[in-house]
Amino acid sequence: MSGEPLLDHITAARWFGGKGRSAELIGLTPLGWLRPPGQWPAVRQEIAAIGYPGSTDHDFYQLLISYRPHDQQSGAVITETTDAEHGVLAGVDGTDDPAAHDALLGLVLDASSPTGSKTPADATSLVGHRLGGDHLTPGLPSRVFGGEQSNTSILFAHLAILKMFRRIELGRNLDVETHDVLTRTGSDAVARLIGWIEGSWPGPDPNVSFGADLAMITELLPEARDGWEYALAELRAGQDFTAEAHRLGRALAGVHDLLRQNFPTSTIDGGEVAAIMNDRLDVAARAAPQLAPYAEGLRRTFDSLAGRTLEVQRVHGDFHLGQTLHTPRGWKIIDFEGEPAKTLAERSRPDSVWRDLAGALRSFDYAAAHSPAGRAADWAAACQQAFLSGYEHPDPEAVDVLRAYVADKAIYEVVYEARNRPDWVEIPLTAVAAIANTEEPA
Ligand SMILES: Nc1ncnc2c1ncn2[C@@H]1O[C@H](COP(=O)(O)OP(=O)(O)O)[C@@H](O)[C@H]1O
Ligand SMILES: O=P(O)(O)O[C@H]1O[C@H](CO)[C@@H](O[C@H]2O[C@H](CO)[C@@H](O)[C@H](O)[C@H]2O)[C@H](O)[C@H]1O
Repeated sequence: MSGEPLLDHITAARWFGGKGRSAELIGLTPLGWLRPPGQWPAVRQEIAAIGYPGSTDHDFYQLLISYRPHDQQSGAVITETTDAEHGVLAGVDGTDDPAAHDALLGLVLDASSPTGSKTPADATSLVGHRLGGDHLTPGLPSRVFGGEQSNTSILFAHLAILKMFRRIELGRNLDVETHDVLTRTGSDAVARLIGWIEGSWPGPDPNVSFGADLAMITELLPEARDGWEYALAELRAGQDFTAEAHRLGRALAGVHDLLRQNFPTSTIDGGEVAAIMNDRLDVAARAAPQLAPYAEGLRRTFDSLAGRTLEVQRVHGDFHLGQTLHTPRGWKIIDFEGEPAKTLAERSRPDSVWRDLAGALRSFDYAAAHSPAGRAADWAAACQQAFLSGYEHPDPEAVDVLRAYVADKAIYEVVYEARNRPDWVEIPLTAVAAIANTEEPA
């Protein structure tokens, strides 16, 4: 079988990030079998390396494959393999297969301590890490969670959610690392981390192996409601949302406190931040030319940071209402991977908490613009005020800093919308125009 069905499977998937680019399969590395020989299906994760002709870029994507002998396989075969233990096998996407779900869960359940469970069999290894989940058992009913974009999540009964990362970044995954710290330090504003799976496999140089976090399991939050949907519903119903916005501000402040205490902190010169934001604007304006008329006013906003010193720390990085869940036990914050358009190095770097505050303010503005009910703008302004007052930033006077971060976020959003939801681009563009036109020339 040629590599084509597998490549088609990857490039057609919702989680494939290289849409619109011509892609080729440049490597496929199987990790270890997750079930003993003789148990069908045979299940394993495989790391596909995807290249783009004419470019040196490449990405790694994680696949979960369920194999059976050809005459016993059903469903769309996307790959095949021949193996001394199993013979010739045909493989289908395993993300719909409860046996494959159970095999992944087993990797974490078999880990007796956070330091790992499996010994490398050869040049590849899979290690399960476990922090909790004593109530989880093998064989729980499972199903794929629908309606998400970037990864694949699997629900285990009403107890746990396993997020299988699709585009794999080498090194520690920020979502795992942050949940690990917030769980160990007892944060009540995130879902508790139960465990995670780490893998390694040989790189092109046989002396250097690649390693990455491949999946994480957290408690499934009961009766969780998407924060964005909740806010929109309340706005449409004409309900005041300020008490919730205030509580969300407090929840974020608590998370920031723990992140400050448990990850490196530093300071950064405001002029340097301005230079970074101006550079991002240059790149953004090339991708979204509708930003050009506002460039001068935006630069004035950024340049007003010169002369300040900002404290930086680990933050969420892409905070908005869609990254929050409202539950009967308060607000929970999810998905600590940062802005998808940034590199891992950029997303790992300490940043100002104003980045997350700006994200929240933009999100209330989005809600109002998306649902232009009567007095929506007043609703958003009241929520923004309540959110900031719930957060209680020690320097509430730093309005110019906040404005710069809001502008930086809105510019990012213009590019995001131009690429993903062109019908929405006016929402952030209106905010960009308002900020650019507010600033008087120096
Ligand atoms: N602990 C949880 N409990 C309940 N639902 C969750 C939990 N974590 C995530 N979800 C749901 O899964 C969706 C996707 O989660 P997220 O971490 O944002 O994944 P992705 O990186 O694929 O966007 C969320 O929008 C939320 O609806
Ligand atoms: O949730 P993701 O990590 O995929 O975040 C990306 O998509 C978001 C849209 O779903 C985008 O957020 C923007 O739209 C939200 C409403 O849908 C709004 O609340 C946010 O304020 C706005 O930024 C996010 O920026 C992007 O990274």
